[in-house]
Amino acid sequence: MAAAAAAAADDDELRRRAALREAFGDSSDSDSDEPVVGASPPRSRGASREQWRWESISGVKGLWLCAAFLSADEQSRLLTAIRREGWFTDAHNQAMRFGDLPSWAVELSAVIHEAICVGDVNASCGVELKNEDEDACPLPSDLLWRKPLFDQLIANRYKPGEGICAHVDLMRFDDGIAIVSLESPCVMHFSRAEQEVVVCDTLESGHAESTKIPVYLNPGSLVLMSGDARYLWKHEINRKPGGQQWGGRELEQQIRTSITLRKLLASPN
Ligand SMILES: O=C(O)CCC(=O)C(=O)O
Ligand SMILES: [Fe+2]
Repeated sequence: MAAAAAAAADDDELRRRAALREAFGDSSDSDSDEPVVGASPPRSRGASREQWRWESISGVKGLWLCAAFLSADEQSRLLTAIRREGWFTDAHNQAMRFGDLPSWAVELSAVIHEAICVGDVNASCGVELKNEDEDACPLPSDLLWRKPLFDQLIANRYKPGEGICAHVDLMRFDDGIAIVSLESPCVMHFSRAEQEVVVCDTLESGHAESTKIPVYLNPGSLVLMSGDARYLWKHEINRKPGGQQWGGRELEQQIRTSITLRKLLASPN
């Protein structure tokens, strides 16, 4: 019995390593036939690991960005693995998987876990964070160590002009959501979920433009949302003309692919 369990564990490990080689292998040769749009020059895997830096987004508690999460080569490999799934056609721009995720997504989850554990934390909110402070970690430890970390994925493929309207992710998903961005960069906006309407103390009452916090998602970046960021803030990507301003100019749009990873809550029955 113990030997069988050990053999199964070995099998799992072999499968994990094969997936690792396929999706994020050490080779600097990419087998992708298309370059990654807007990506920085390829770096070795080791180099990217040293450059994992987490930035907390000022004003949105629980929102973290790791801008250089995947190297250009890793992005290329990930896109190849996604394309091999054959999910996207002209008519289909979204795919969802529950439970057993494809091996590349299991490996992506493992790399996210590693990046959270070993990455440098760099608070941008001007507050000196102490390492023992839960707020100093991109994901609270109860979420970081749950098993599996993620068991649901959505792959989205957006054409220029396409985005996603403001929403809070469904409550059937647990706290702790990850978004990996590929290809075209974009700006994701965060706005408070409550108080849509503010009645002004003037003759004309009406809608007040609520604060929107823009976050630049370059290809290869990883966003983590937990706590307030997951439950109290909506996120959106407005790729309509004028919606993608960054650094005083409008971003040029290409196809954008994203992978969102979440954990389903246990069903009540
Ligand atoms: O495509 C993205 O970056 C976000 C996707 C998203 O928010 C969702 O699927 O709930
Ligand atoms: Fe979402």
